[in-house]
Amino acid sequence: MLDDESLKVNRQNTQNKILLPQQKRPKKTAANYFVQKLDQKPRSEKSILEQQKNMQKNLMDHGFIPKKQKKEHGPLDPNQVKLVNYLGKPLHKPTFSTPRPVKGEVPTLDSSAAEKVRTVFERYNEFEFRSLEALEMESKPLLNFRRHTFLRSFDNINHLPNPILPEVAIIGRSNVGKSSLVNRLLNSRKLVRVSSTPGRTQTLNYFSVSDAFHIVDMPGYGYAKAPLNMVRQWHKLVQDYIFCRTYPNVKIEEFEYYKEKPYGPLKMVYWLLDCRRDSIKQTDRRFFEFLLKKRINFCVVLTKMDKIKSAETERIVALIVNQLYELGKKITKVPQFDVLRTSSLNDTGVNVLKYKIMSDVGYLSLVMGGDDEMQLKLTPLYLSNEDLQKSKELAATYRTSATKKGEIVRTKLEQDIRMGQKREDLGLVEEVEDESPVVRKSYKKDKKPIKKVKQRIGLLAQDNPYVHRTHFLDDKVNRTSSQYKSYRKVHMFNTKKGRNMTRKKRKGKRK
Ligand SMILES: Nc1nc2c(ncn2[C@@H]2O[C@H](COP(=O)(O)OP(=O)(O)OP(=O)(O)O)[C@@H](O)[C@H]2O)c(=O)[nH]1
Ligand SMILES: [Mg+2]
Repeated sequence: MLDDESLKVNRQNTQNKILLPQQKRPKKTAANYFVQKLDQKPRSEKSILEQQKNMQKNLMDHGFIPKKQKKEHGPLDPNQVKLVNYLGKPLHKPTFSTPRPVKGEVPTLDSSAAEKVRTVFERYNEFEFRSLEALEMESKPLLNFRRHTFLRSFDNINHLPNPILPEVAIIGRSNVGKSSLVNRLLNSRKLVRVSSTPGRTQTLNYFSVSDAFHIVDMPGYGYAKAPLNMVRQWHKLVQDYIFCRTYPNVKIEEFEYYKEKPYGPLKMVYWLLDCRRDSIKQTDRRFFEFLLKKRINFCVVLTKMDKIKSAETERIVALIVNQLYELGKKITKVPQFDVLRTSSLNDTGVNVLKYKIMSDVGYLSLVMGGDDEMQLKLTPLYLSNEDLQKSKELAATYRTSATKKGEIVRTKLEQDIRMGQKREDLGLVEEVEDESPVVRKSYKKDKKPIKKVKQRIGLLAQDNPYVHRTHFLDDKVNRTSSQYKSYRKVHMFNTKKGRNMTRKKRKGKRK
């Protein structure tokens, strides 16, 4: 039994125990939490990785995450390597070891390109020189343009395919006939969409031809029936594409100090011009300057030649060449470019363009030569150096002779070259005695209604969200009558006259 006293002592002890200075629990603050974490042993990286893997496995097994397939960028085909070696210089450091992710298939080759050329060229050795007409009649060019596939369309430069094969691009104002020309080149009618509304093509469309090279159809610049932002995006896309594919690894800002020749996969830009235009538009001028300043290989292709009378062709071509030459002189001393004429309705000039493409891409060397007669010289690539040099000299003579030709014409029509002044204003149409006037009847018809409402259209275009001009189009622009009709609807609601007109129309209908 315990005494009362002893009980008291016990109680006191227990009370003392309680009163003893205890180890206080740390308060729940953020600082304390981290101090605790620091005291703990750090988890090893392995265990963390294992845990993550297990988590992913579980998720994949239960179908929360789609199972990934490993992408393998295997080594190149031996044929592809051969081609790259064969083409040599122009392909600059194709990135084989660490390729960019390729969307779309990389074409494979059936046989090496060199052998192909050799076997086919046995037929061509007999005639070295041939006129343009003879080439027109030639039914079988070296490469089979019918053997083509649509690779992909791109709206971003970063996703473009690896520079394994050489490329060729087709560019021009919208509605100039780029897509129809690609269709004719590839011998198909409905491969590429064609329409009369400008701004149909909106992406870079890659086609591989004969597994030997790519043709790229591009959106046009200038007027287009699309929102302004989109048109600007296309414009940037086109310019960036052309620059980065001729000089990969060179920044635009540093280009001034860069003196070497183009080395990228883009071998040639075919710049299309509508041959019916007797003066070159400002957008065309800017693009021309861009091509010259960046030292890009380009070739002028006049389209829709079927719309001109055959008697007028020579004069109109000379006119355009003259204007371009004068423009180019301001930027480089001797501007050099070849001029081809095509029509995708008649197929005139399409065959010659095929040969030009083949030569630009590197399958044969082709020279436009001769003083008066335009001739083409076909030379296979394995010719001796002497012959190649001869052909180069020929090319030089052609270029100078072409400019001389232009100068002869210029003496007749001196004032014509001045930019910004129209032929009619200068009275140049009367000066030409022998030939019929340049401005044809059909062209006049298109112009008539525009002259009356030119200014109104300019104002209306600013308000209409669906009709825009690119930032280049600050100058006055002639529009066709069909374009005018679309503006007219807006015009009806914006003016008193217009409203009255619509009322009268409605009344008439009611009666
Ligand atoms: N008469 C004639 N008309 C042509 C020729 N080439 C194209 N066209 C017409 O011109 C219009 C425009 O052709 P597209 O090939 O769509 O022009 P585009 O340059 O691709 O135009 P965008 O894709 O909008 O930039 C179509 O109505 C064609 O029928 C040609 O050689 N002769
Ligand atoms: Mg197009």
